[in-house]
Amino acid sequence: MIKFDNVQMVYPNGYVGLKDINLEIEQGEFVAIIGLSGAGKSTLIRCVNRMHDISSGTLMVNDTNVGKIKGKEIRAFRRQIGMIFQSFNLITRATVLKNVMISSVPELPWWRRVFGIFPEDVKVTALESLDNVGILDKAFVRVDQLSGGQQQRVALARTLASHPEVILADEPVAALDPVTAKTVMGDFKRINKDLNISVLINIHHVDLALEYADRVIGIRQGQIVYDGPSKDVTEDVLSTIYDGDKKGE
Ligand SMILES: Nc1ncnc2c1ncn2[C@@H]1O[C@H](COP(=O)(O)OP(=O)(O)OP(=O)(O)O)[C@@H](O)[C@H]1O
Repeated sequence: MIKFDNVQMVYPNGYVGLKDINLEIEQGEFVAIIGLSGAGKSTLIRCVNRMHDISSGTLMVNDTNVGKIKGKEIRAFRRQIGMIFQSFNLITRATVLKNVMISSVPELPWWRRVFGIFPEDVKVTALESLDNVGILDKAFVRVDQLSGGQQQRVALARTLASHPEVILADEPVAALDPVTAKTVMGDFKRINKDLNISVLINIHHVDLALEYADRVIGIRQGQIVYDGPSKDVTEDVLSTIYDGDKKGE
């Protein structure tokens, strides 16, 4: 479970990124976070894996008090949490398989990673992860020869290989065409349901959020202004999330 208790996040320059966040996400939920550009969507998900430090309140991920962990504990904690970015963050000159294997075993000696010598079980896990997202046939292809959608699937497979309990995705389909975006959202959904991995996605496409996520969290100026089932997101809810700033002008 992910639990925010009165969380505030203030950037070093004094800008308040998150205010009074209270939130509980059960294991296995598929949650889309929507809101205007600059509302605080990235800030929220980046607090979950401690890419950002919270300033006050408590943030728990299962038994981990995220604000309290330090150094090595943070690195160990992050391994339970997959992170997917809009830009894929892959090594484009390496093969798909090598990309998945390298990041799934950060504790392996450096020379194994440099020379690409991986234990058999690591290879099997990587191949299974590629199979899970439907790109097993691309295992030996260099990443720079793949389409954007295929690269995002490699990023997803790389995350799966470390058996995360939670996947955070920051605008994972923003760089993809509408058809490919749906395919990738479908991958997230399948992984969420089949493997019971919690998925938190920041997304600008409201239609995709409503189609694929079970729950929607709407953020405006660092605060939650809607939290409920996707099916209950009405025009009124959307105007609270997206037009609220205009009303105050
Ligand atoms: N390092 C920083 N220092 C100060 N303010 C920041 C910093 N990073 C982000 N912000 C501010 O925090 C607010 C929330 O940013 P965040 O990136 O979370 O928004 P977002 O909803 O994800 O936007 P987008 O959809 O454009 O990615 C913005 O107003 C942004 O300018």
